[in-house]
Amino acid sequence: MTYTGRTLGIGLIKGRPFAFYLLCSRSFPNRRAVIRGNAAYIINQSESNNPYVSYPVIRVDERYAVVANGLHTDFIFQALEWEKPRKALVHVLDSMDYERDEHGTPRIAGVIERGSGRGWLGFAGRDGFWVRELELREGKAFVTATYNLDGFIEISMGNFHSAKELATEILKLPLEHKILAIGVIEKKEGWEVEFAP
Ligand SMILES: NC(=O)c1ncn([C@@H]2O[C@H](COP(=O)(O)O)[C@@H](O)[C@H]2O)c1NC=O
Repeated sequence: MTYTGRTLGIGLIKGRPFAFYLLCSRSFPNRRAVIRGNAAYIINQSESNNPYVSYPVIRVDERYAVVANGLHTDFIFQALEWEKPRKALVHVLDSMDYERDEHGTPRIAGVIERGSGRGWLGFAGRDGFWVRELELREGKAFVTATYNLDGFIEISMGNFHSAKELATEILKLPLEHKILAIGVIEKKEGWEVEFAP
């Protein structure tokens, strides 16, 4: 099995855009997810002064859903008030850059849009930087991660009907040190956001 660290994806199911976040962690396994209003947060529950392990992980509004592995979630979400997703990802990921920890952990992010088959992924690492606008494909997800995944890959998704089922399915991926997953899926109005387990 591979250790990908923080892992996220965007895709399409029955014509509805979805996104997910899979928290894998060797060093900080004692974490939980909290959903509050239009946001989801990762909360580290052990004593630490590492600045990267508690953060807003998802933000949604009537148009966009943003998923990311750090504080940049909020900055990308705010930039979407005046910029298109590609520019928002470029500007925020470029200015915040990779994390100044012992691994130079990359910042990764995804954006999906209600009523759209387009999605966006971004990556700011010590040795590379990219942002991609993607045509989402039915029943598939484009996935990127902090470690051991070159660029992004496309995976096939099983059938799921809700954000909870999506999160539960993501937890079955054959990856190391899985802690929790969060799913976001378009609903009639707005977005559904749920985590598992
Ligand atoms: N977002 C996160 O949940 C997160 N968890 C851990 N990190 C960073 O990555 C380093 C390595 O963590 P790990 O061994 O759990 O993969 C940590 O020291 C921390 O600086 C994170 N930063 C980015 O992914």
